[in-house]
Amino acid sequence: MNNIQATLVTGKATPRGRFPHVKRAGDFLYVSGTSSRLPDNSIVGAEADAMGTTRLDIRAQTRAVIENIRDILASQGAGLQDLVEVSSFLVDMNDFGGYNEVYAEYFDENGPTRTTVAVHQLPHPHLRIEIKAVAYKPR
Ligand SMILES: O=C(O)C/C=C/C(=O)C(=O)O
Repeated sequence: MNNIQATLVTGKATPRGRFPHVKRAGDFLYVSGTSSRLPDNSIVGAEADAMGTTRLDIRAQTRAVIENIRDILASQGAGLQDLVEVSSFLVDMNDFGGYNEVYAEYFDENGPTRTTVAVHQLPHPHLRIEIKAVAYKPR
């Protein structure tokens, strides 16, 4: 059996390009960059008021991103406990505190290695965070 397998996960937001949510390569699972976007393309942690003023919430977005990754891993019989590496992309390091606070609800020093960087933009103006991840989950 081919030990490399790409999966589009039913029930998760459709990727905005031609790539899978997750790809198994041997014992490892590679999760594509994931945002807080929902299947209806709304974004958790992004609200606009009647005046069109947008409120972006890094805590809500971080939680939704991690839970989206959890769901993607679950489709492969894996979980957040199987993550070995996380790469986080913020658009503003002023969000680092809120992001870190929510991150610590899910992971500690026994969790995945982590790298956090700030980037100029993410693929939607309402996104404050995106995370890509690698898990180790032998079949
Ligand atoms: O899918 C999203 O909402 C955000 C992530 C997008 C990418 O990383 C990408 O399109 O490559």
